[in-house]
Amino acid sequence: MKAILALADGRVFHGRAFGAGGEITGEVVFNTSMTGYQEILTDPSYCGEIVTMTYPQIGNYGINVEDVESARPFLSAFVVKEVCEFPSNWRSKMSLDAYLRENGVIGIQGIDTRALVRHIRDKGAQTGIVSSIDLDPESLVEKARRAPSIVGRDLVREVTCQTSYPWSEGPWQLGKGYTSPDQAPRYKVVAYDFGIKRNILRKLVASGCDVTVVPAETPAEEVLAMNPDGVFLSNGPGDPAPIVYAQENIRKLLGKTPIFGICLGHQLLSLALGGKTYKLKFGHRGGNQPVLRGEDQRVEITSQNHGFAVDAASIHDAAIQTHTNLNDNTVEGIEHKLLPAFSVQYHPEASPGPHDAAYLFEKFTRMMDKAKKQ
Ligand SMILES: NC(=O)CC[C@H](N)C(=O)O
Repeated sequence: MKAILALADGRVFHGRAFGAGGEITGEVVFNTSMTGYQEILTDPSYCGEIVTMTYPQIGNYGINVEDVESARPFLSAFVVKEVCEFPSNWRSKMSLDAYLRENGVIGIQGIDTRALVRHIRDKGAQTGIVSSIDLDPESLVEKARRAPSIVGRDLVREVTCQTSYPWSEGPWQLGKGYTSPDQAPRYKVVAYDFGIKRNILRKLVASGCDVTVVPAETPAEEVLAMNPDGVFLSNGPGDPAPIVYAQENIRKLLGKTPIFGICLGHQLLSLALGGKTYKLKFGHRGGNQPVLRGEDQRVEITSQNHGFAVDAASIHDAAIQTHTNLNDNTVEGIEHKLLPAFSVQYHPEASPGPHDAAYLFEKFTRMMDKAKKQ
C-alpha cells in the first residue's frame, strides 16, 4: 500500500505503508541510534513527533515484551528506509510491522531517509504529515502547513499518569529478567511523571531508592507532605515553556528537598530558576552525542532525545553550566549554585545508548545523604 510523507515546506517523499494505515501530523525529526527502536517507540518524549530512523534497516531483532519504556508507543508515526520482515532474536515475540499494527501506529518505509535527514538538517525540523489515505501531495503539504506546531503546546498532559503509583522494579539481567534489589531502599524519592521512561525508575531503584511516581500536576505541598528524601523531574514531550504549573511547583520545592532532573525535567528546572528555553534547529536524537563534563574535562558519550534547549546565558545567575554538547556547544547540564538541585539534558539511563553517565544517579543519592545529615 502506498503512503506519502509531506513536509510543511513542500518537500514530499513517496513510500509504502507498514504498521497501521491512516493519516497523522507531527514534528518530523530523526534519530541516529543503530539499535533501540523499541525503546524509542515507547519513550513518551516522542509524543507529537514523526520519528525517522537513520539506520537503514529497522526491525531486525523483532519486538519483545521487556524492552519497553512505557505501556505503549507514543510517537505519531515511524519512518524507515526498510523494515525487516524476518526478525531473528531469541527474545522476539513479534515483528515490528505487527507491533505497530497492533498499537495503531502509522509506519512508512521505502523513504530515502538520507535525503530526508539532510533536508531537515538544512531547513530545520518542521511539521509534517504521513498518510496512506490521501495520496495527493498538494493536499498533504497544505494539511502539514495547517497542523499545529509543537511550540507552545502542553503535551505532558497527554502522557502523564492519572494517579500516583509505587515503582520497585530494578534493571534487567541476563537469565533473570527484571530484578528487584536484595537490599532495602535507603531513600524515599518522589518522581514527577512528565512522560517518564521506565529505565530511569529502574536506575533509581538500583541506586537504593523507594520510588513513588506522581502525576505532572501534583502540587508541591502534596509532594512535600510525602516527606521525600529527594524529588526527581522526568523527561517528557514537547515544549517546556508552556508547562507553567510544573515550573511553579519546582520553585516551591527548591531548597526544601534535593532535586534531580533529566531532559524535560532539566528544562523545567532551568525555567524555574529564571532561565529561558528555545527550539533547536533539528535537535539531538541518538546514542552517540559527545558531552564535555566541565568539572574534570572528561567526555561522556551520551544518549539524547530533545528538540528544545536551555539558553546558556539565561541560567548563569542561579546555576553553573556543568555539561556542554561538543557538537554545537549547547547546555547539557546545570547545577544550582547554592541549593541541592542539578539536571542534565541528556539521558544517563540510556535505554537505548551508552552508560557513561550512569554516575549521575549516585550523585543524586550522595546529595540526599548530605541533606539527610543536615
Ligand atoms: N526527552 C525529553 O525529555 C525531551 C524534552 C523536550 N520535549 C525536548 O524535545 O526538548
